Parts: sequence; C-alpha cells; structure tokens
Amino acid sequence: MRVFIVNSVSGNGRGRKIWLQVQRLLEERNIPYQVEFTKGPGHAAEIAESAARSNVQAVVAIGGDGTVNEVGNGLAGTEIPMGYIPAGSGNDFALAQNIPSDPEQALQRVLDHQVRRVDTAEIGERMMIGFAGVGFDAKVADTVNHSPFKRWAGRSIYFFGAVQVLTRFRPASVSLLIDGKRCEYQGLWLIAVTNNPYYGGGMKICPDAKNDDGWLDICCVHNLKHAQFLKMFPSVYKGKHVNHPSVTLLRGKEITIDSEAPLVVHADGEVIGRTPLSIRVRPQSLCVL
Ligand SMILES: Nc1ncnc2c1ncn2[C@@H]1O[C@H](COP(=O)(O)OP(=O)(O)OP(=O)(O)O)[C@@H](O)[C@H]1O
Repeated sequence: MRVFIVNSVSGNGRGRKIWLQVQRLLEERNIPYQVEFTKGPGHAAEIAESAARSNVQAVVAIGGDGTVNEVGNGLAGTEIPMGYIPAGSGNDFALAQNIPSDPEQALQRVLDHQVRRVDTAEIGERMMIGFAGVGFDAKVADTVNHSPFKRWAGRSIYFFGAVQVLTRFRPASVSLLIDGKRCEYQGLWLIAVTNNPYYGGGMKICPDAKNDDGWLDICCVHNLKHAQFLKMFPSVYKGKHVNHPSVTLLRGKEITIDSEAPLVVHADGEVIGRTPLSIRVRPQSLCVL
C-alpha cells in the first residue's frame, strides 16, 4: 500500500487539484492507496512517521518543499521510500531529483518504484532534506511564506521576495566552524548549506552539490555593498555567482554557525529558528523514488 500525504494549500491550492488528478489515475488503474490531508505545520511529519511504523510500500508527498521537508523528517532513517508529486511554488527538490512537474509522469515515477538513497542533514532537532540557509535567504523565505502574493506568483515570488528584503537587510558578523576549521566573516549576507544545487525556486546556489556524496556544500556571500549584491543576484540562476570574489564555496560534514546577533534559519524554505545552529550530514539516510 502507498500512502499519499497531500498538502491541499500548497501552491495556492494546486496540492488539492493535483491530488484529484492523481486519485483519478489511481482509480482508473485499480491501484490501492491511502490518502491523508495535512491540517497544518508538522502534521505531514506525524503522518509519515506513523506510516513508516506500519511498514507501507511508499509514502508520497504532494505539496511543495515544506511538505518534502516534513515527510522526509518522518521517513529519514527508515527503509520506507518517499515519492514526490510537486505541487508547491518553488519545487526545488523536484528540480534536483529530475522529478517531472507533470503529475501523471511524476506518479508514474512513483509506481516504477526505483529506490535511491539521498543524504539529509540534522539541524538541531530537525532535518533538512535539500537545503538550509542563514541570513538573507532565510529572511526571503520568511517574507515569501507570509506574502499574500505567494498564492499566485509561483516561482517568481522568490525573486520578488529577495528584492523586497534587500532594501532593509543589514549584513552580519558570523563565525563558521566546518569540521573543526574556523572561518570568520564580517559583512556576511548569507550562508547556504545544501545537498542539492537548487533552492529559492531554481537558484543554482551550490552548482556542484550532489545529494548522495556524504558532503554538505556551503555557499557564503560576504563583503558586498547592496548595489553589488543586487548586480550579482541574477547570476545565481545560472550558477555564475560562484566566480564573484565575494562568494566562497566550501564543503563539510559538520558545520556550526554562530553570529553576533541571532540570524533567521530556514530548512527547505521553512523558518525553523535562529542562530547559533549546528548541521550534521546524515549520508544516504533517506530513500526516495
Ligand atoms: N492544511 C494546512 N493549512 C495551512 N498550512 C498548512 C496545511 N498543511 C500544511 N501546511 C503548511 O503549509 C506550508 C507550506 O507548504 P509547502 O512548502 O509544501 O507549499 P508551498 O509553500 O506552496 O511550496 P514551496 O515551499 O515549494 O514554495 C508548510 O509550512 C506546511 O506545514
């Protein structure tokens, strides 16, 4: 039996519409299923955890990256694979995994049941599946998630969110410990820690990140004036920002981030707290379809 976890409100109600399409396909093909609809933050993780205990064939998330994060949190460390049918605004996990945006094709991939293992990472009590960040990008995630325009703007909302945050943002002093090696940054804009190349609705923040190599890829952006940041910003969509002298790419397995003033932290686009924080890779801990 496959359990579908549907976030009906993801992608401005796309979650609900896509589920109805998937349900019709399952019924046409006489494929047994269970479905659960999320009621609010944290619920998808609870459902996934309880499904994993009953040893189901797969748990399939229908929603955005926030839903992937929660379902992944519920399944990491088990042998139950996570399927994914994208229905959010960003869908960066789908992009990184080459999961089709067409629901019928994404469902077919679930039914094909080719299991592969991907890395996740522990952040305090929680896990990130694809990406996490501190500073500017976390502020953007927070702004976007509270924006009334998220309902209809789709992927471009992250671009507009970034422009909105930019005017008020003040870079910070941050200390980073990567596998015992310390780096200090004055005027830090952001630190992205990723398993996947993409975040923020298709920004190629860590172009070489691979989600099964046991490493976390890190991108630090520092020492830039606001106008310079704005000028560099569009280049992230093609991963060309990495050539800029204010961009430092690093890699590690265990990372601690501390800052003078607490900075907002996000995991897979959902704000989960503030610095200080520690992130530790959990190699190949999540089975995905
Ligand atoms: N019934 C519900 N009502 C309100 N919020 C919900 C409900 N179910 C889940 N949520 C919350 O919705 C939030 C957003 O979900 P998700 O990230 O999947 O969609 P999205 O924001 O549209 O997509 P993306 O992150 O790809 O931009 C998550 O924080 C999740 O916990």
